[in-house]
Amino acid sequence: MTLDNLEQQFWNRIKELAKENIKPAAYDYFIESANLLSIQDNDAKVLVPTTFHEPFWRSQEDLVTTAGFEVYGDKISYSIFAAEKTSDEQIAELSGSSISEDGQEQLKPAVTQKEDTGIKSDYTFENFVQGEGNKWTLAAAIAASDSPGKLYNPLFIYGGAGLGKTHLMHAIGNEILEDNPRAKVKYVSSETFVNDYVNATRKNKMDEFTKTYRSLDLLLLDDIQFFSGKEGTLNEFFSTFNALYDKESQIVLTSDRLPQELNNLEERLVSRFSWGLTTDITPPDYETRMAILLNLAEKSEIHFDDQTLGYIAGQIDSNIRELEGAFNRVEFVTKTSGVSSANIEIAEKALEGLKAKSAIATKVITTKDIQSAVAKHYRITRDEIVGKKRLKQIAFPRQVAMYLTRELTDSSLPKIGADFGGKDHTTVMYAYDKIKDMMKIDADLQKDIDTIKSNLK
Ligand SMILES: Nc1ncnc2c1ncn2[C@@H]1O[C@H](COP(=O)(O)OP(=O)(O)OP(=O)(O)O)[C@@H](O)[C@H]1O
Repeated sequence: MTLDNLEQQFWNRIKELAKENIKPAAYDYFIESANLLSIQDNDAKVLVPTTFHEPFWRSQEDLVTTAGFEVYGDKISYSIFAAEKTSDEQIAELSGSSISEDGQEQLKPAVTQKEDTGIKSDYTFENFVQGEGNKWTLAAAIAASDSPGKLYNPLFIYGGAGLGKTHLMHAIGNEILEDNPRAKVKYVSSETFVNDYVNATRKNKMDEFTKTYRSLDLLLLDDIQFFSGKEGTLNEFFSTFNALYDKESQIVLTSDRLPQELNNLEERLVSRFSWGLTTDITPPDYETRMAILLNLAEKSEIHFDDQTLGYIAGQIDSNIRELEGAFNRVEFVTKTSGVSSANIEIAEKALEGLKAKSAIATKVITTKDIQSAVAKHYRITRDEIVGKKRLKQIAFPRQVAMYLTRELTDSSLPKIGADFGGKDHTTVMYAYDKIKDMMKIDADLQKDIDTIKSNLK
């Protein structure tokens, strides 16, 4: 029974939602005992132990629908199977696997490999739109994936937020894995690298850490500006870098600035970065933005004419993530208006909040400002936001505030956790992902967040 990345996310989300909404005893009995076998044709196959568990699961449509929209952006139905009445062959079939003659389960191909690597299979060179601002970096990325470790090592990509650095890293990983599925590939954010290192030292597992990182054929390390000032991690990274470089493993690094501008990064490391190629991505021109929007429109159920796409492209000019967000927002508002074609009026309405957003981009906003603004909006106190109460009317605004802090400040996840009364960084990451995903399908939440942002002016 092997789930792919999205299936796993979907199932984790169901469990999280269930934990929030169902009493602990019922959760343990009904939810923990169930398994997701697979999702086929938008239908989730859920395996429960006995027929007694079935009625409970039948009443959980809301959980499944919410998780479906959050993770897949689509309606996911579900079918329930009681293990006591389902044969091993049926279970294998429902898992998308088959049982071979020797009785071994044959797993779905490929997916597990990518899971360990951290590589997202939907970020490829094929769906990366080439434009003036990224063409050299795209060329370098393709060359690095074609001759890993040989041509541009390390490849150092820098540029502003949301311009496709991470996308290109995954594309390199996908390409290398396609050529050699056994290649040892790892994509990590620098935050994860730091956390892995800290955990390894804490739990006396440095051997494992070293073995994992130094045996790689391809290391993709994202957002290394996060390393600044972290001495222990930097030393370890220095050794990892040297070990990989010496055995001609490809190293790809990204940052929001040039290596020389990375404060507190030792000279010996910065000079190593320049052994390979340093290349930048600059904001997309109008044609590139239109091409990206046209690709998105092609996949949408909603019809977008060129004028509407042109309008969206005119609103967002410096961040492709925001451009995609604007598109999703217009698509969502069109759908909820009950029409099948987007138009400029709808787009204007959907993107109203963006003006407020760009106005605050120039002002320095502190975590405290955000906590106060969110508290005011939801009519609770700032102390409650940074406190420990788990009541929904407090926990949800807290998650909104964590999301905004990650969006609007430079604070790292652990720092945000600390500023929210000593929460773990995983709690912050969870809150951020949750709110980000909810915003794609919840117009009211989008509105609330836009209002809070404009109050931060
Ligand atoms: N040229 C492009 N063609 C298609 N999609 C793109 C392109 N550039 C960026 N994107 C999309 O924009 C979104 C943001 O890109 P990505 O996460 O790679 O940015 P980033 O530069 O790593 O940002 P950050 O520094 O904030 O992490 C992704 O969904 C990515 O697929």
